[in-house]
Amino acid sequence: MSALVELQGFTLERGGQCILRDISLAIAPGEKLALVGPSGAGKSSLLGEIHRRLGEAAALCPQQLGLVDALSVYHNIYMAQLQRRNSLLNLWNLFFPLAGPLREVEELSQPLGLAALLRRPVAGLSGGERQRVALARACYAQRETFLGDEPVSSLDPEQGGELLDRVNAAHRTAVVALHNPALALAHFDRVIGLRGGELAFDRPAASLTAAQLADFYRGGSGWQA
Ligand SMILES: Nc1ncnc2c1ncn2[C@@H]1O[C@H](COP(=O)(O)OP(=O)(O)OP(=O)(O)O)[C@@H](O)[C@H]1O
Repeated sequence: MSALVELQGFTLERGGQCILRDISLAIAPGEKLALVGPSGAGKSSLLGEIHRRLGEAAALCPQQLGLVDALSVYHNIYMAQLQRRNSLLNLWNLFFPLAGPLREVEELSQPLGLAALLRRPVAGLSGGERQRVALARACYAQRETFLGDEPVSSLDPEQGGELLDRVNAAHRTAVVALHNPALALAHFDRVIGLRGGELAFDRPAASLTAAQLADFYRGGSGWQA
């Protein structure tokens, strides 16, 4: 099967600094892949490059969330499908939510614990609630591939794991940056470790242990691709 995304010796420079160096990897359709690595390792930059290459085929749940504070939870989620309707319908929906999308968003929001919050402006939500809104918006885009940049970092591990399972079930392919090694091992097939902008390892999750990932985060040696 041909790769969904393939990088060969990919290097990225920003502001005169090399932030990804000589990265080679291929992601096949259907893979569930976790990106791990210490802060500043290059996870967001790599996700950004994958997103750039996949374009409309992927939905990104960004680390900064990108929500519009003044708008309701419903409208923030609806935004994922803005381009599917004309401006007049989108304007109408701003004041009088359209029955179809409202029903879809209500269904999507239920398991995310957002159903009771749909009319609330996101400005007043907690960090975890905001993160779930961003997750719902990315899911409502209904793309083949989900790209998440620490999408459950504000949730407790149990809820985070449950939502990662939902995201994985709703998308053929998922690439998710995580800081929680246990979540990476429990919910993904493959784990890629980045350190200092370089690929440190690329292994099946089943071949890794929590202790090994803890060692990787501590900066242990012996982590070569
Ligand atoms: N536009 C930019 N200009 C200059 N440096 C940048 C730019 N974007 C990212 N960097 C640098 O590249 C490195 C990798 O950043 P990136 O956000 O990809 O890391 P990360 O692994 O996602 O980190 P975190 O876990 O903290 O989110 C960092 O040192 C960061 O400061």
